[in-house]
Amino acid sequence: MEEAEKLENFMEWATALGISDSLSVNIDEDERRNPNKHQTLSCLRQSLAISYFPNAGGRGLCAVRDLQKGELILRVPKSALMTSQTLMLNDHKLSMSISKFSLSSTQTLTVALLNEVSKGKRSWWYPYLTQFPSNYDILASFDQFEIQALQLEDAIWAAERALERTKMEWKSATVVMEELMFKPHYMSFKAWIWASASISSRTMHIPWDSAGCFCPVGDFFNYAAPEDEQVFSEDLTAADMAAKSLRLTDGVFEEEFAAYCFYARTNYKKGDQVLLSYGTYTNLELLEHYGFILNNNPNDKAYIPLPSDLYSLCSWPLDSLYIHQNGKPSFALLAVTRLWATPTHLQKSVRYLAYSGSILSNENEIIVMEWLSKKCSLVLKNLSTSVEEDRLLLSVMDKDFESVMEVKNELLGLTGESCAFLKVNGLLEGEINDDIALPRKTIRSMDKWKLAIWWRLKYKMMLHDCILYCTRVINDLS
Ligand SMILES: C[S@@+](CC[C@H](N)C(=O)[O-])C[C@H]1O[C@@H](n2cnc3c(N)ncnc32)[C@H](O)[C@@H]1O
Repeated sequence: MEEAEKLENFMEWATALGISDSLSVNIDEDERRNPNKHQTLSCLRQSLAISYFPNAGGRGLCAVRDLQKGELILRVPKSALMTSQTLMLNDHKLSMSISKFSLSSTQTLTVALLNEVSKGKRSWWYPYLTQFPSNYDILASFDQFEIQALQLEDAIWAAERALERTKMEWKSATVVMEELMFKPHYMSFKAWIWASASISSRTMHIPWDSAGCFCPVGDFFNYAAPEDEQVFSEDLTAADMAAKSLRLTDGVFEEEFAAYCFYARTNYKKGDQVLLSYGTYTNLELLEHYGFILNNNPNDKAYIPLPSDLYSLCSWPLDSLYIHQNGKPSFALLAVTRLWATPTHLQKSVRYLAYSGSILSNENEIIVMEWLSKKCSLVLKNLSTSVEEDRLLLSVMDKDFESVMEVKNELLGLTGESCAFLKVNGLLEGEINDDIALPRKTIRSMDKWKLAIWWRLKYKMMLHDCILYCTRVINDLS
């Protein structure tokens, strides 16, 4: 079946379930009761339409008219949400097997999803399942080469931990999958990564299951980072504030409507992509849970190694010591470094000033800026590629390679890392025919390598901007 046909079937299925972007409850009710009368009505087109945004998430939803901030734009009835509970309800064998073992809620949903997918066209959810991506780029799907390409110790550690955790969850769930007599394909670690990545990147929060729910059509919204909004006013009562904060949440399950409801997070013009805030994430967290990063992420952070005696002066959580996306040191990092740079016998007398965020003296500020700047330079110097090399690699990989030969011509001799990529992907072996198209596996690996380079480049740029910031402050104070 062609992709367009699968999408059409899915939209018909979603319409029949009462998923709707129409503000009028009456039309929905009428349509549900007399489906033949409104055969041409689709669940979308009153507020939203499916569209493609090549540089902002691929498939997503666009506004078909001007939308006002706070407006209800999509409702997905509870009966259309795919959860562990709904998957087990019509599958006695699944629910019996799950009940015999103690799996976490996420493992349960992972097994239930794989079990459902294995039914193919026999599954009631089939039209929806055809809309899931066939692969993901979350950190747990990175192989050793792709993990090492992240270069920074913290990021490598996060990727290895994600892979290890996913492996452990898979291993401890195999007994249930054996009991369910899964075919080897659905029992494999690859299938498990696919299902857990689907859960990590596509489920929405529900109060009754910590694994969340799959929300058809609602999961077509791409991500925008949340901005700090002052939504509360002193004149509002607590009840007003609760109601307002609920309504201003982009997507929330509302008991009152027995539906997942989505609200416009801002004003949109007709044709704009309508975005959802899945939460506040750094780029590394986005990569870990969703398999993408943002070029301009206001919530991104760069951590640098700090001396242990500096950590011991910090009265805030240690993860508050970072460099902002724009290169500015965080409030806590500045405050603690100012105190740390003060002679020990004077620290007590200036602690109050330092913790309130004040400059202690011009001399102290210059010492702090010089130290921070040197620290950033040292981190950059010790990484195996420079900003320029990363930029060059990304620009080379932006090309559409048609054959193995083309990739070899571009990457061989470019950097040590690019040669290693060719080697680990078996492109340097004698038997490989240079004229063949790039194997799918290599394309997938290149996509993840690209993400890793992009991530580390963004990290390096934050340190680079921090050096510029420090230099500016030093010049101003000298
Ligand atoms: C809930 S889905 C959104 C819909 C998805 N594009 C689709 O076609 O099904 C989340 C996934 O969309 C992609 N995505 C969402 N927002 C993005 C963004 N701003 N930039 C790049 N990719 C994004 C990521 O692959 C993410 O894991």
